[in-house]
Amino acid sequence: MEDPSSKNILRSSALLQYIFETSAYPKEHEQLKQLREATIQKYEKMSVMNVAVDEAQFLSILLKVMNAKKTIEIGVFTGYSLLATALALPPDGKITAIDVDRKSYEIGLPFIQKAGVDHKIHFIQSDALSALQHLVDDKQEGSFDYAFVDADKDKFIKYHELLLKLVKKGGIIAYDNTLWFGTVALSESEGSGIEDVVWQRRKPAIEFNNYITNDTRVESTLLSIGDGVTLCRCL
Ligand SMILES: C[S@@+](CC[C@H](N)C(=O)[O-])C[C@H]1O[C@@H](n2cnc3c(N)ncnc32)[C@H](O)[C@@H]1O
Repeated sequence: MEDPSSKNILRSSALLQYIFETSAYPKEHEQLKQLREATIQKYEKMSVMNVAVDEAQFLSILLKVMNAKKTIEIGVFTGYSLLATALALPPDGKITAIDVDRKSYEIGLPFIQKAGVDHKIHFIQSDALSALQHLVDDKQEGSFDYAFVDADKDKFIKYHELLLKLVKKGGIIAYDNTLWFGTVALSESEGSGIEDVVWQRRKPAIEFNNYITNDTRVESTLLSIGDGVTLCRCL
């Protein structure tokens, strides 16, 4: 890996800079920019948790093409992907946004409010598995158009099983970080020099990718944007 501190899968920093400076940043919504900058100021290195700007723009176009109205977000942090989703949904769109941590969400909330889309968000402070199970118990099966999953990677398979109940046929489930800093392509012996916290999560990412490849209930593709995004279309 050339730059383990970079969560973007594109290994040419010149090309990455080109994409960001000529395409992504010029079209970034002002409140997304301010939220991103506030996150960097508050969280410094941890701000890498926000999804990449070009990835958010791609998902935003996808949501509009789909005419998505009712969505789920698992893993909010300061809300970069959440605000991008809220901006992409129609005025009566609704996002059920789940995170165990409310404090980070509150850092991003003023920018979501300034963008005028906070009315679309129902934030639930909870462990995602129990919140999803609650939606199933609440008879919301098959009612969501789209889900974006960006929380604890070792639970992706469990999230997938619950989301298959909640997202309608033809709907999309998007999973973030499925190339996990590029480590999924490395062998067991190539981990030296990679931070423990990164290396430990490589295995669940590989297991999840294999699980999706063998899952005949979804059509899927693994995109090399951001840190890798897997799109599943529910059949
Ligand atoms: C990578 S960040 C999400 C970044 C966000 N999508 C963005 O673009 O800013 C992951 C988030 O998942 C949350 N999280 C981790 N485990 C969770 C769980 N079991 N249930 C709910 N949220 C969880 C963390 O609190 C953290 O805010």
